[in-house]
Amino acid sequence: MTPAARRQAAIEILDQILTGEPAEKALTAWARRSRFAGSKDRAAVRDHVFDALRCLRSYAALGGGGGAGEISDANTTGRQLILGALRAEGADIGEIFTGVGHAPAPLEEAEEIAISAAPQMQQAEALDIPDWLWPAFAASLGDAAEAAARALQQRAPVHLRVNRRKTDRDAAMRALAEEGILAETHPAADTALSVTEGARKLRNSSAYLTGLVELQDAASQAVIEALPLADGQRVLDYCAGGGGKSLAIAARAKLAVFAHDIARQRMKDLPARADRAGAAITVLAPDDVAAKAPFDLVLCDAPCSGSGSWRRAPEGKWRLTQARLDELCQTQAQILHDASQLVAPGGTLAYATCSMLDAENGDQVAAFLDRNPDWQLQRDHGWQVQDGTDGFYVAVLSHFSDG
Ligand SMILES: C[S@@+](CC[C@H](N)C(=O)[O-])C[C@H]1O[C@@H](n2cnc3c(N)ncnc32)[C@H](O)[C@@H]1O
Repeated sequence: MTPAARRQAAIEILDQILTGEPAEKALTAWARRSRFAGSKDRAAVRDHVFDALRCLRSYAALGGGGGAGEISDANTTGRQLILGALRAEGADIGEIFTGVGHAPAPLEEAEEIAISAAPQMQQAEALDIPDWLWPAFAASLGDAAEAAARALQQRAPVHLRVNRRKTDRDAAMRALAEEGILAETHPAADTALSVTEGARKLRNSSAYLTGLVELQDAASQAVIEALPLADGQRVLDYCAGGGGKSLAIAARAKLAVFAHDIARQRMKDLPARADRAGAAITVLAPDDVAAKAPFDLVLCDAPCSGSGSWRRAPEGKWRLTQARLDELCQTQAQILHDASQLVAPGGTLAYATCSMLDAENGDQVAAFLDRNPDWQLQRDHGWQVQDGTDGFYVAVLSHFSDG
């Protein structure tokens, strides 16, 4: 495919996403009906689509449209988004919008006029945050709000966790380098690597397939480093999902690790991942978790807005609403309550989110502590996107025990 044809494919896929289709579904459907597209074409089209989703508002404005920051804004088109992207890149629009072959059609006069001047953007629009969210985002991040929003406009780095059960950081870096994947250490966690070259080769590399490394953001790893884990403990990953945190926990010490999730099917790949990592993890059905309690430590990696990982999943930024955020906060409070019942007297409850919003982090923990005077905060910490990781939060709470 020519560069222009890739942009046209991105326009068509974005138009579908703007009607409400999930991005992954729209991309998969396009790949199926476009057998002529090679792997480099597919990767380039995907990058165009995700770049536009990260910068939906500012690219729409640059492309002659604009809205309040809703993904299904009827005024926004894929064509505007790609026009906006080209303007943001400083690329020559006339070279892409030629109408030749599979290229986008040449600009119409109205489009020429719409993009002839620099748009006047409000702060939230220029920073690609929905209007309704900007006050809470700005209040949560304070002086760092603009830098964080700008970081969310960029692609996410590729981070790896070195599996200490099988190797160490230097040996893992050498093994990756032999397969053309270059990585450097990341300061956020002792196990973290940041891939600088060859990321697309990773999933087929033997370093990955033999469990020397796992794909995991450095802040996600740092959350696990913050937990007071010691040999012999029984540990429950209460919101295990795909099991990324369970695996990182299992690599930290000689533990009995249990994984639980309300949606059991989310853990379906965990046994195979654990095998590859050389870890033993017991997957519990929701009905069995109480019978296995108490646990020395329970981690709740709670469902959240995902605001810290909107670089990877940018649709989330536009699909979130105040009502959905309120609902998530209620779920988080319920999870904290339910999980606290599973902790042994004197044990530890850890609460984590991949969010940077106070409502889901410090406020949530403060409300739990207010309701539960037998718990105290040991430490909490937040990571922010502008510092080179996903945005994350962890609070480690300990239970007072009379015994
Ligand atoms: C942020 S994800 C977990 C990601 C996972 N820990 C990882 O590292 O890959 C949150 C998970 O919480 C689960 N969940 C939602 N409500 C829950 C509840 N009430 N009890 C337990 N799990 C719940 C969701 O199904 C989802 O898999």
